[in-house]
Amino acid sequence: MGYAVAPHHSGVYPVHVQLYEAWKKVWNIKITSTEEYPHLKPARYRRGFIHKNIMVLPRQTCGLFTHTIFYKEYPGGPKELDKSIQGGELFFTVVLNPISIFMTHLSNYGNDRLGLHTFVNLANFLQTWTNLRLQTLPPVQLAHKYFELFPDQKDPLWQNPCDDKRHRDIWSKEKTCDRLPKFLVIGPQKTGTTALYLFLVMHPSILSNSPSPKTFEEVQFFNRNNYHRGIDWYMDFFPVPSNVTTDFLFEKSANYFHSEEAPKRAASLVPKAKIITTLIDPSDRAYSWYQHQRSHEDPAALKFSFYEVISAGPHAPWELRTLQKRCLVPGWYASHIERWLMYFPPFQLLIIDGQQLRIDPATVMDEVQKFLGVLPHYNYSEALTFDSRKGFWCQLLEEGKTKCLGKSKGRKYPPMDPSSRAFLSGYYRDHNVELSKLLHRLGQPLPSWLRQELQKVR
Ligand SMILES: Nc1ncnc2c1ncn2[C@@H]1O[C@H](COP(=O)(O)OS(=O)(=O)O)[C@@H](OP(=O)(O)O)[C@H]1O
Repeated sequence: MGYAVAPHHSGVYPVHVQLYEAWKKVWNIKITSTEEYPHLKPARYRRGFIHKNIMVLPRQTCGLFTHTIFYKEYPGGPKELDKSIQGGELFFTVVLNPISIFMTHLSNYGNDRLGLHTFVNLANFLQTWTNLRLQTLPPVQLAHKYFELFPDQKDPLWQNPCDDKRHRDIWSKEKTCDRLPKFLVIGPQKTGTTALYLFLVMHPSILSNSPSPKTFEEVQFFNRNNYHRGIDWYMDFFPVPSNVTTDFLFEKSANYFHSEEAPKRAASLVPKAKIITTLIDPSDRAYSWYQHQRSHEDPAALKFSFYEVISAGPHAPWELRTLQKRCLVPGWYASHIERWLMYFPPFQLLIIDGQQLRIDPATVMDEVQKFLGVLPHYNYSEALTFDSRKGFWCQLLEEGKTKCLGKSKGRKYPPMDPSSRAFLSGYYRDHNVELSKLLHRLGQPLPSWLRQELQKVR
């Protein structure tokens, strides 16, 4: 039938990857169910999800457990069970859920046959007192029906298993929740995030993830499909901290900033994490991003000039429109930050002026340390030096040597042409006004580039 039930819920949620793999490989299981996602109570919030092509349906509780085998010994007396069936909790569970899934123990069908008593009476009562037409389907069809009805539930939303005692208890003894970040550097791209990353890992108490073979220092978990690999995959990128209180694990993925999914997913897994974003003039960001695409030999970026990309109209070729969107949308700063603020309180968010990070990183890093509450205080004025050959601030090594970012950061390219600059000033005007209002509301100073742009509006 392709349906499996895991003993004592273990491994279905929070997900135990090996179980899903064995189900698929050995028994070709397609469906299971759990009471635990996202949480045992209240039952009406239980949802389904699909993980590794296995459909997990939310399961309801009927009041029969291993210790409730005999009618006469039902906790609180048999009347309690009959009450639940006849208009009480069990009745409402079925009335309020379009699809109800129950699992009861074999013992409830043996002995006193309490399972049969419960469900036969429940069906009779429903048929007598409601107009509901009860239907049943085999598991595979039922699961398809479920996700047809609730397509938005297909994507799971992972939570920290240690935030819930039941989840922690049914997870695995070998696993720890200490390998999760205390803060995230979310981008946007081309605003100096790699420099920030380099400076952060210089701090003795700050530890980053290990590199990914595909996306280098970035894990890119919350924004796209890596999320579906599950939290074990994510946690494996992080070291086990030697001291959970004083060590600060973090990751930076510059695509998180404008991702629709990332704030919600991050808030679900690491709700207490601090969030750091760096902003530069969105026009400069767009231009730097375009240059980045050209040096990665993106065919559309090589084919079209910057002005053609930013000014392309609705009837422009698809490749040009796609490139334009990717180039311009991350610069809608206020909208993206508002989305993060839907899920994280303002005191967990730090907005860094990327221009200041570039010219005066030590001051910015002092601010970052204060925001994170990380100790000991690290003296970046001594640890960083301006490298005139690179034209940027770099890490100072022994004997006056420097460790700077590679060629792909701080590229040499011609300045932006005036017509593109004028076009983008207009394009980002409203977004920048919104950003100034947002910063005002948060009680944060306006970066100098934003003040200059706002002067153009007057
Ligand atoms: N110290 C230091 N060293 C090198 N580069 C620095 C530094 N501080 C800020 N910047 C600016 O960072 C820009 C690259 O930004 P990101 O690291 O966020 O780019 S990426 O999204 O990770 O590709 C990069 O953009 P480009 O100048 O367009 O290459 C730099 O201007």
